[in-house]
Amino acid sequence: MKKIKTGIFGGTFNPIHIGHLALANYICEFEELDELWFLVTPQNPLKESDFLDDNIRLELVKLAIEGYPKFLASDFEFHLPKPSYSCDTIDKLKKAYPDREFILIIGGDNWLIFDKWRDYQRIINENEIWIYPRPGSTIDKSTLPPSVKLTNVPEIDISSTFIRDGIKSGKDIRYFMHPAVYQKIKEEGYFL
Ligand SMILES: Nc1ncnc2c1ncn2[C@@H]1O[C@H](COP(=O)(O)OP(=O)(O)OP(=O)(O)O)[C@@H](O)[C@H]1O
Ligand SMILES: O=C(O)c1ccc[n+]([C@@H]2O[C@H](COP(=O)([O-])O)[C@@H](O)[C@H]2O)c1
Repeated sequence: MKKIKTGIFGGTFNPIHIGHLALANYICEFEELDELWFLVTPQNPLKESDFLDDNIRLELVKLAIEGYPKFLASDFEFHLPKPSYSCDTIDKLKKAYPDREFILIIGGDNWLIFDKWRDYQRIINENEIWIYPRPGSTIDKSTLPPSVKLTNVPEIDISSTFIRDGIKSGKDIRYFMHPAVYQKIKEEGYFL
């Protein structure tokens, strides 16, 4: 039986913004995926931990993706040891969902430091990886291994850092987020 082609888009999502949503939407519609899962990462092994609570970040992702049938918000990594090593996550996902084929979706910024990821060579050998360009992170297509594909996602120069800084300094940056995410952030006073 044909496996369900499922993109794994792992991220800290502190918070999710329209850059994440637009690229995920593009990949689903133009790169042939059945589903894309936003896997909220409790602790990126290479990032300082000063994030909103895991469940709040997950809740914001759920608000942002509501109604689009190809997206799912996942807490799969909440139940794994921290920090969250993607090699372990993918192994466990494959065991838990044998009816699915998983494709790792990562940003150009992460691809450029991929050799810092645990077991990165094994991830490359055992999985398909799709990367997408990110402003400031130029990818040379000719250097990519056969399992790694560069997608044509349009570049949108927004980051969660920009969102956090904007909110903190009192800017009304509502159009950089899904309206429900912005409303929740304002109601709860996140990032102030
Ligand atoms: N505007 C964007 N365009 C393309 N990729 C993005 C964009 N923003 C984030 N990503 C990618 O999405 C993944 C998850 O992003 P992450 O949660 O780290 O957001 P971020 O905006 O990079 O956050 P921060 O500014 O806090 O580092 C990463 O692989 C990152 O490269
Ligand atoms: O496995 C690793 O060594 C590793 C190192 C850095 C980042 N990652 C993963 O990369 C994804 C993107 O992280 P982030 O913080 O850039 O959104 C997220 O799922 C992280 O757990 C994984």
